[in-house]
Amino acid sequence: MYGQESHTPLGQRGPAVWFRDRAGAWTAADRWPHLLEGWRKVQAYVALTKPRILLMLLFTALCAMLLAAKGWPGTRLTLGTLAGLALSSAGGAAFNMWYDRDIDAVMSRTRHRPLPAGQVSPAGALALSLVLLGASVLVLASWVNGLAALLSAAGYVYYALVYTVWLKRRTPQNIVIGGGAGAFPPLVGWAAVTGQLSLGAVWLFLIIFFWTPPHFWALALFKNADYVRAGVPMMPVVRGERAARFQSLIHAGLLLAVSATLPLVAPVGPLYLGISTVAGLAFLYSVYRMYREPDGRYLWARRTFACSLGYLPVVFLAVAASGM
Ligand code: HEM
Ligand SMILES: CC(C)=CCC/C(C)=C/CC/C(C)=C/COP(=O)(O)OP(=O)(O)O
Repeated sequence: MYGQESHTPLGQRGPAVWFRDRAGAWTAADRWPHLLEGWRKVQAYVALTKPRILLMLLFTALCAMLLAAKGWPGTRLTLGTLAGLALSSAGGAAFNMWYDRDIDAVMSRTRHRPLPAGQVSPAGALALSLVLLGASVLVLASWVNGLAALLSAAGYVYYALVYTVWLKRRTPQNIVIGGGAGAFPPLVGWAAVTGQLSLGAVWLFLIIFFWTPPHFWALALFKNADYVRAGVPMMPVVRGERAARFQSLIHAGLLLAVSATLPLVAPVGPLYLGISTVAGLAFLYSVYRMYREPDGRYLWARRTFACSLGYLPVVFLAVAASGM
């Protein structure tokens, strides 16, 4: 190479090294094009796993473990369970992205995902999904226990096959029934600690189960055009906004009832009851305002979606605190 090297500005294609050629003109040469390409691929594969949702799923499992163990369940068990569950949830998300690549390409919210954007091949996404599922079963069966491995694989199957393949494009009840998939993590966490399931675990499952419809329909209301374009029969598309708003209210009411009765089936105390009641009433209020909002207005729908993202960690934190 000729000439002296200068600092490395970030160009269109990433870090470059600038040289003066023999004639004295500045020219750029990419230093790490392959490294950069590789890094972009890794980022695309990570995006296939829906990482932010994954974190919330893991958080609910961890809180269930803390309650089931009535304290810290042990570092080895905790890491093994969260690693195994992360693998199956990530695998489920990659399967969903693989199967839904056609509709993701026509929805504004999802058209930049790795498959529609052409960053990952369909075969690559499916392969990743299956490898992750296999790795999850191996990790949980060898490191935790058979029931946790079975439940985590069942969560994958529920999300991939029952929700994504079977229900999502067929019925406006897709979220109500399919929402069960995202409620599996507390079951996995509970089974990891105790080796069995109990009513307490079922109640934690039900909290996420009843939380899911208002969480999703709030978003579907203000993203309705996307689902119409993609031909996905979400509640606001098929039954109309009124039905989606009303059904959300019903589910938020059931959510409050289930969360308020957790102390009857699990060792949670007054701190939990106080926090979950305040959070539940706040969420119910938001869903009620969304219900009262006229069609075509989405201020409270947006607020309810945001509120749903705050509600779940707060309530599960209260669950975890009861176990400590
Ligand atoms: C059938 C069940 C569910 C459906 C249909 C659903 C749907 C959605 C959708 C469409 C989004 C917007 C994502 C985006 O902007 O691209 C979202 C965001 C989110 N969901 Fe759900 N969800 C479900 C269940 C869950 C569950 C069980 C959890 C966790 C326990 C969860 C956690 C989250 C989080 C943390 C976000 C915000 C993350 C982000 O902005 O990427 N969801 N959900
Ligand atoms: C225990 C275990 C393995 C659970 C895995 C379950 C899992 C990843 C649940 C998440 C549910 C979810 C975010 C659905 C998104 O709906 P969508 O896929 O219709 O949303 P999209 O339009 O954003 O793709």
